[in-house]
Amino acid sequence: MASSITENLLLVTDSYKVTHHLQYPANTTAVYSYFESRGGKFANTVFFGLQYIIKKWLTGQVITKEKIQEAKELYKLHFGHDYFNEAGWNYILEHHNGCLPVRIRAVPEGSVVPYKNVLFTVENTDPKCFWLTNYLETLLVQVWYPMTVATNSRYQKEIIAKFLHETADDLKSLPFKLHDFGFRGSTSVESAGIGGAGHLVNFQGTDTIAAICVARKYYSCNIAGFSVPAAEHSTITTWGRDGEKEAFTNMMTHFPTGIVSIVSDSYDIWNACENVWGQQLKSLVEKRDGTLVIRPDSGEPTEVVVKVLNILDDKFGHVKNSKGFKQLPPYLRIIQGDGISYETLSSILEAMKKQNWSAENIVFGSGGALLQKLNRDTQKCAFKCSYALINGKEVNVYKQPVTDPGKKSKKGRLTLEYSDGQYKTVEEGKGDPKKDVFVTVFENGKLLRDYTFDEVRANAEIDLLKKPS
Ligand SMILES: O=C1OCCC/C1=C\Nc1ccccc1
Repeated sequence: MASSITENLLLVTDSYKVTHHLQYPANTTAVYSYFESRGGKFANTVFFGLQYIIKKWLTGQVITKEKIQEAKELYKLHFGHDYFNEAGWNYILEHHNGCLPVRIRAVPEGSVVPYKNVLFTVENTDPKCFWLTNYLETLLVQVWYPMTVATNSRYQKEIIAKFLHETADDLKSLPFKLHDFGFRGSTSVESAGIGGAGHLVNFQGTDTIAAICVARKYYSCNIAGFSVPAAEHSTITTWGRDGEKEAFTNMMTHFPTGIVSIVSDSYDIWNACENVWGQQLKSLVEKRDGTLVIRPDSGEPTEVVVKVLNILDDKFGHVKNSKGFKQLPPYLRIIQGDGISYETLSSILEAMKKQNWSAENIVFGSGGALLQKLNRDTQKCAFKCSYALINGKEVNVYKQPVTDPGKKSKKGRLTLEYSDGQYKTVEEGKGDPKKDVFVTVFENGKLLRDYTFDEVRANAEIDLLKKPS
């Protein structure tokens, strides 16, 4: 029977872990491990996505006779030898009704935690299942992805908030200022959904429908993101090189109200803004009951954005907002969806500001940089054992490679304390349970805390009143 990795938890691990039950000291009865970001690109990490993994893979009777048999057969072929812990898995089937005898404690989803703090811990709840804790590492460490997308996205929210603070009347438009264009650039539909949901922790604009589905199915969110009618090159270029005006007119006719985005760089963005939008269709634009969003999609973003704004200004004029910055008429905005990343956002907004343009005038779209240009090393996410019970004796476990002090791991049972606005990880079981912010989210097959997307968003909210740095 073909391996059904899609739902057999016994197959969702690294091969070497299949042999680890034989490698712990005799009479090991507890293995306790933790997950952290050791730091990297961003000083703070938005913790997000563990609930997806727990709900999808760990809750309920995940172990069955058939899955044990399938794994046994596959691993016999894979190793050419019988290393598989059949007895161990049968024990779980018989004594725990196929539910995982494991406890997972974690910081609330959406929490923003400085690196080098413990983010969640995993331990076995049945002394016979000491080997299970780290069997789950492979799957649980994949939380690095939604977490890192949510983090990268939040740092971009802070940049945009800063420029809105400096150049716009208010920050009301912030939730829609960075739109997810990343579905096609993701490695799979599943990862687009997971990463796209990570972006939606911070924003409400997305074209990644898979993300809407993940938020709905795993975070009780009926509709986590929104979009509007928009053109792509094919719906413009199929009208022919000489048909761009007709294509634009068709868009305005089929979408006469609300926001509509029209990509305008198929041939010549300058001509499109100057002569088509700025002259031939000028009154159509001015009279329309809604907002036309012009989308350049090529050229050096800082130059193109400013040049487009200046051409549109020349044709449609501008007003000065309460901060003294220029703002296009309410029926006209632009969206820049090419070359947008954490690294390029500031330079574009800075170039606009230098020419006295408010950040109000622009929305950004980001694809590959938002959902794909990250890896587990971006935030140096790691899972390590820090405590064990061996022959009834508590052992604080750690690694401290002479070849990389940065890889030193924490010792003993850990608590994450929060006081005076600061997180602090206390090691060796010396924490104050009253200050511990961890929540037991999973135990013995049951999800004990089900975060809603609204709760996650509230936990991750940026400090809107923070003076721009
Ligand atoms: O222009 C737009 O205005 C706002 C709505 C979305 C949109 C474009 N979407 C898109 C998606 C995937 C790749 C490229 C663009």
